[in-house]
Amino acid sequence: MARIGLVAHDDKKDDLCRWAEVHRHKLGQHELWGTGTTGSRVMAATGLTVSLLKSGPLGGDQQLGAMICEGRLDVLIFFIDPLSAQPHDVDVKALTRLATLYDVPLANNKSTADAVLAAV
Ligand SMILES: O=C(CO)COP(=O)(O)O
Repeated sequence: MARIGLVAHDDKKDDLCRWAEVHRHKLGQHELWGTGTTGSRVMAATGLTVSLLKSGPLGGDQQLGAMICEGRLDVLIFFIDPLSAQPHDVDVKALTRLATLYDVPLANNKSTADAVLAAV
């Protein structure tokens, strides 16, 4: 069982929910963590249980980063919106930096998330 983080920026939340619905069965075999709004949306869309952290802009991205550096997260699915500025861009960069640093598989879009989930 892998510990999987689920995060999406606002314009990508629908995409992540659709992706989670498609992969509902497989995701249900793992331990799911999510930033506040994303995790709530995924639970409502799929019926899966997602442990909720703070909302991203309120520290949820940093909580996921802490989980990564403490060895408590195995996979990060993070659907980033490349067309919108984020007020908490420093937190987004910190999270993706830690996933890179600690060699945690990081999927920023659906194709990569498909490949990563197939591998866990
Ligand atoms: O802002 C986010 C990622 O940077 C996601 O946070 P929410 O899921 O709370 O919207």
